[in-house]
Amino acid sequence: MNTPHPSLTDALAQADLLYARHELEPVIAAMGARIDAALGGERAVFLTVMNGALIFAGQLALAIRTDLEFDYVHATRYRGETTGSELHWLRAPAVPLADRVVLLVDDILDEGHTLKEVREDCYKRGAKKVLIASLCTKRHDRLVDGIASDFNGVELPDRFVFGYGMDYYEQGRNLPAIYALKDGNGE
Ligand SMILES: O=P(O)(O)OC[C@H]1O[C@H](OP(=O)(O)OP(=O)(O)O)[C@H](O)[C@@H]1O
Ligand SMILES: Nc1nc2[nH]cnc2c(=O)[nH]1
Repeated sequence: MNTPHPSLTDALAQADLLYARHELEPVIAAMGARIDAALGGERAVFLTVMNGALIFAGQLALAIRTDLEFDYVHATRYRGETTGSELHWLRAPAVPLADRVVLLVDDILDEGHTLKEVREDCYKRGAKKVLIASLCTKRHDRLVDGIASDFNGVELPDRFVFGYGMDYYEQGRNLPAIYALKDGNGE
């Protein structure tokens, strides 16, 4: 039997709204223009890190004018919890990455383990360049060495966030805003 989830309604009642959809959309549109400039016309592999990046990836792809080849990976470190552990790979890239520019697209750069490992995997598959686009980055000093976003939307406080693709115990991914639990909740 499934363990009951903590209530999303209770979480929302105790959370702060950080960014609404109308504030995120122009940020994503501007990121698309910066990515076009960086690609310089090269057709990149647009590699979405499922599940959290789903909503951001759809909006970002529509903001990029350069043609893209879509693929996705499914890698999860949090597995519906509020703290991360080791990365579990559920789906590797299917498109051959040898000699390709890869644009890795994820919702959040938190401690950086996920994007670091996925980027390493892309290089092992022969990618010539891997660029990282994240909707948000958390401000703290726990970021692993050697990882940063090339394109980032917004910076967030060091609190557990959900909405806009990000889950609260696998709930709330389709909320059209980013919310943060109050300090001390969800730990
Ligand atoms: O920088 P890190 O500390 O590694 O955390 C960031 C990762 O955590 C989330 O994924 P999660 O493992 O929750 O899976 P999900 O995408 O299915 O929500 C998010 O989508 C990032 O991929
Ligand atoms: N939903 C969610 N996923 C994450 N993955 C890494 N950090 C977070 C976070 O604060 N919220």
